[in-house]
Amino acid sequence: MTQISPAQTQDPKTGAAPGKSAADKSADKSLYGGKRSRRVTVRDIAAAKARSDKWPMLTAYDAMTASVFDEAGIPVLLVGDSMGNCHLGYESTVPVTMDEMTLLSAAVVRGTERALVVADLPFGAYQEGPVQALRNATRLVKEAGVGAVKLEGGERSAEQIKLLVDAGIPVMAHIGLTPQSVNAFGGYPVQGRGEEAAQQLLRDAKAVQDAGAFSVVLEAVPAELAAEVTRSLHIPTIGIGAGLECDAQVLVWTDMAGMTKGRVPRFVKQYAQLREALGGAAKAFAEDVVGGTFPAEEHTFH
Ligand SMILES: Nc1nc(=O)c2c([nH]1)NC[C@@H]1CN(c3ccc(C(=O)N[C@@H](CCC(=O)O)C(=O)O)cc3)CN21
Ligand SMILES: CC(C)C(=O)C(=O)O
Ligand SMILES: [Mg+2]
Repeated sequence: MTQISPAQTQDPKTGAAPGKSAADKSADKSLYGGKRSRRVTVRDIAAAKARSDKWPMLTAYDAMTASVFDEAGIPVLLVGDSMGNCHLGYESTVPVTMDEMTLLSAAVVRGTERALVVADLPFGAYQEGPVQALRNATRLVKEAGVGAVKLEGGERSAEQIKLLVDAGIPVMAHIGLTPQSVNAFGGYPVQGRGEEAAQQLLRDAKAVQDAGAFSVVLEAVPAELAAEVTRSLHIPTIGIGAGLECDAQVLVWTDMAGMTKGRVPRFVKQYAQLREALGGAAKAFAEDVVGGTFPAEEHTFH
């Protein structure tokens, strides 16, 4: 894979990110927009929180798309179990298997040079307990080559997180709306509303930090509560539907790029309309074939 130099997005003389003064040498260390010749590590993530730097994360499910985001400088890519509904045609994330996660995670690692690749542990791969969690996380590290794993749950998953971290596997936690519990939630409702639910979310956040998680996803929680969690933790919070004050933001790539079929959650901003663009390309090709204008002379061998 060709390494695209980040120089295009930087001042060529100083190497500083655009909009920042040449004196701001910390730009070199930024997770996004800085110089980077090696893969992002969990130490870089910790340093970003210390500098109050904000950073972006996207999902990826294949090598081709992952290489686009890697070249765009996205520092952390999540092989989300959202592959279930976004990539594999399931109704939800619940049916996703370890075999599917391992295959697609390996592809994302192969497609990237600089991003930290994090893989979700799918539903059923860690609920039995810490030993099962370690067996499956180890598989993702050894067979797919990911740098970290993510699992859902706060206090309820703390023992799993501890064992993985003790074994040397960095863990990203995920609290608030945990989509693998869709059947228990009866949908995807906002979490942490009301005093009792807010206190539980704060306990969950502390529990995953104490267990050794290097970061925590906050999904679908009120912005004020997410801000309080962000202030009270020394590990970065990664928001999705959790307001502006999280340390990082994540979106499902197909939502962000306008590729998802049907409606997307309210917290999504669409930065492109890829579904329309790709469908248009397919239709234009079909029209040319049916109308006899493709292949033209320049596409033809003699
Ligand atoms: N394409 C996609 N995007 C995601 O963000 C995503 C997935 N898939 N699959 C796994 C989970 C499921 N997620 C979801 C799915 C739906 C809503 C949703 O529709 N929420 C309602 C709010 C409901 C309420 O207020 O109670 C919304 O209007 O956004 C939220 C998160 C987030 N994750
Ligand atoms: C939405 C993110 C956090 C996720 O868990 C996924 O894509 O599976
Ligand atoms: Mg997930």
